Amino acid sequence: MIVFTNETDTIFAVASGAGRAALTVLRISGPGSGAVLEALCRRRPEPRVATLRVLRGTDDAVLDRALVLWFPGPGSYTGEDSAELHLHGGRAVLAAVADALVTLGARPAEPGEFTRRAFLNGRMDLLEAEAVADLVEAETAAQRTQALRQLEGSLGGVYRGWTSRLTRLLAQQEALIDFPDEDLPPQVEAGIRAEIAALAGEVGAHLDDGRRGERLRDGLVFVIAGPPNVGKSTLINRLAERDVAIVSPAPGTTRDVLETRVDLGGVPVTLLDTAGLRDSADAIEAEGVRRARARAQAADVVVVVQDASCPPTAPGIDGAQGVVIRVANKIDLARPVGEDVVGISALTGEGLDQLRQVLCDTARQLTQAEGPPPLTRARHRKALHEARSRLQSAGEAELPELRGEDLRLALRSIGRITGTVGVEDILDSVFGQFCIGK
Ligand SMILES: Nc1nc2c(ncn2[C@@H]2O[C@H](COP(=O)(O)OP(=O)(O)OP(=O)(O)O)[C@@H](O)[C@H]2O)c(=O)[nH]1
Ligand SMILES: [K+]
Ligand SMILES: [Mg+2]
Repeated sequence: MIVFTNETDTIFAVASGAGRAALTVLRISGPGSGAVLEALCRRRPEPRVATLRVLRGTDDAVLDRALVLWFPGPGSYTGEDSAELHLHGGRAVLAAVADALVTLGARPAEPGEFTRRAFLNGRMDLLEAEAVADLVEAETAAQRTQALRQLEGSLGGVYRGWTSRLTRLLAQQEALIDFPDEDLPPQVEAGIRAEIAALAGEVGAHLDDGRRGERLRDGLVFVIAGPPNVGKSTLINRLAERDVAIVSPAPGTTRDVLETRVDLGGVPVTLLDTAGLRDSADAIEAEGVRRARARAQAADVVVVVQDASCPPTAPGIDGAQGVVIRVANKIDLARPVGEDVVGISALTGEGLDQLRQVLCDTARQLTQAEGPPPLTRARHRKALHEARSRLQSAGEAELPELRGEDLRLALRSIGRITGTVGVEDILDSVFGQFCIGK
């Protein structure tokens, strides 16, 4: 019994966690939402008032007693008529209600389809839509803070500012082209060039952020590296507060790279334990050492561990891209030497608080959750690089027409970030990463 057919489907999905639970929130959105609600509850509740209703199938059988919310568009999350059913969280209830919805003409939503409709209906820009996904994915306080700031429009505000300045510039540039022989004061041309240079500088500074926004969103990688038997595995077990790695007095115990997730100062960090760095005739150990070196070189932070009771050896991690933190372990056997070394005993726990503090401070410095809003995705970075190079070429252009074209393309690149222009081709990839029901 289809109660409605229209060009835009009415969709539904579980918006809360699936599986047995006290409650399951089922979300509905689309032009048929009102009709579906009337078919299920016999009467549409007052808008935005949580109302207890008996839900009935098309055969009049009772499906559930649920709290129902009706959100008439456009003042809803998706910008279209939508509803929420707060059901008893059992599989049988959910299956019965889902069957009823399909019979009534609704269909299961695609991943991210609710937020995609919110974007297409102008309820949020593409950055805010991405922030919704980041908020759902956030594992730590700093990630949540960054996602909320982006959801509140802080990052979008930066790009909207540039967009309006570029739009003004383009208008001035067009005037130069349309009225060439007007004796426009020479400072108009100079003013345009100065503003182009200022915008290029601001975009460059925004790009030159050490990838702090992306790093916070993706999480940092800290690698524990150093010669065999210095206590690397004992240290990761201490920091992870669980037995991640095997500890033994035999050098060459750890072969594979072992990973664990820790929260350092609100920043999600993947902490790696690695094989002791040495030349080895044992092919398996040698492969472990190769992997250790490769991960250490690519890491955001390398914790180089030495044994305070032995003369330090060169760890052989040349070309490490990240921050290096030097640790002298086993200070229960000998006092550490050297200024910039953190002395600890992973066995007794001495010095561990100080090391944790150093690690947290480093993680926060690399992600700087405060400060101006950072870009947070590779697609932002790509579009900004395009915009900056267009601005630079506009600044060098002699012909007003060429300068105008470069400014137009710079405007387009920035518009792609907030989603105001030319984003049809990326919507699937942006919203495909969302979970169902979002
Ligand atoms: N006295 C003392 N012994 C320690 C300390 N930390 C680790 N050890 C001991 O040193 C030995 C090696 O510890 P591991 O954690 O396996 O060292 P590792 O660097 O992971 O060794 P490989 O995986 O073989 O490279 C074990 O017997 C540990 O108990 C420490 O702070 N003080
Ligand atoms: K060992
Ligand atoms: Mg080990």
